[in-house]
Amino acid sequence: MLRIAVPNKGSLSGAASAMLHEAGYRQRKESKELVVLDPENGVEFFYLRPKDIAIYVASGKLDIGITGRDLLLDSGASAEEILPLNFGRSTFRYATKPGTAKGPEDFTGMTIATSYEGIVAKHLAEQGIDASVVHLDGAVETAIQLGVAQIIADVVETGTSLRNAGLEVIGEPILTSEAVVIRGNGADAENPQAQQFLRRLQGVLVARSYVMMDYDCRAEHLERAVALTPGLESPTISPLHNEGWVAVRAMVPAKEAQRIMDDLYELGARAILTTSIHACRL
Ligand SMILES: Nc1ncnc2c1ncn2[C@@H]1O[C@H](COP(=O)(O)OP(=O)(O)OP(=O)(O)O)[C@@H](O)[C@H]1O
Ligand SMILES: O=P(O)(O)OC[C@H]1O[C@H](OP(=O)(O)OP(=O)(O)O)[C@H](O)[C@@H]1O
Ligand SMILES: [Mg+2]
Repeated sequence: MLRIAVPNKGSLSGAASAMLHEAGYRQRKESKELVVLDPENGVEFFYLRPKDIAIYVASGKLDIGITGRDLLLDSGASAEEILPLNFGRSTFRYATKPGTAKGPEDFTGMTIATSYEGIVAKHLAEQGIDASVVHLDGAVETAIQLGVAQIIADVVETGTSLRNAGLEVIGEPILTSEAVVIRGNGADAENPQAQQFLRRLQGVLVARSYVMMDYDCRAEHLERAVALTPGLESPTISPLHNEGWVAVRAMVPAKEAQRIMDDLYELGARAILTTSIHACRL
């Protein structure tokens, strides 16, 4: 039985469960459930605080976890990222009141409030900056207004929280984060159950970001058409009853589908269709 940690609350929780559901796994029906067994798929899900997930996975008690890259790095746990999941994107940044500091080089002697002490302490040490770090559980923006710190280091998604607090980001982003699948450093990378789980999630990622495109084109335009739709391996080409015409089928990135359809039409292709992909194994 594969044992998997899933965020039980917060920004990553809903999207992680939705992705697992899309991959065909049973998920909890209400937020108070802490463990869900999915015997048909040979998997047991443990719903845990996102900050704790790397620690459980590093201990080897759980095989795999879904958490944020920033949370993994902050924990310092011996676990590694094995698959980025393309949701829960954020940056981790310093911010302050305008005029306080231009960047980390000005932080010497100041106090930095954060919920991510591990990341901040490491970053300051790397830059050789002698500043104090105070740990707060949340709402760190208010620490500046109340004089507990001069600088904060926090997750920035839209930037609304900073704007509302009258703060501005300073320096380069410390890191960029998204939800990731993690595995303990000591875990067996060849574990077939874990590999099947990863293939399912990769299938969801592909199904979300690609569409299937079909079109007809004249044989003499085929090479130029195929250059627009190279597919993942290579497109399927079938003869049409009408001599001199072929049908082409290829996967294309969903974001580029409309532009590709315009370009194919210009080239003389017709009956250009896209259909969504529900599931996939590459
Ligand atoms: N707007 C956001 N606020 C906080 N975390 C975010 C946001 N967008 C993405 N994330 C990511 O979610 C993870 C943090 O989730 P976590 O559940 O610990 O905090 P949270 O969403 O702020 O929830 P809460 O503070 O209510 O417990 C990190 O990986 C972070 O990068
Ligand atoms: O850039 P934004 O889109 O505004 O998102 C980032 C903010 O959201 C989170 O706070 P949350 O609402 O989780 O409250 P918390 O500080 O209590 O964790 C995070 O700590 C930032 O404050
Ligand atoms: Mg929060």
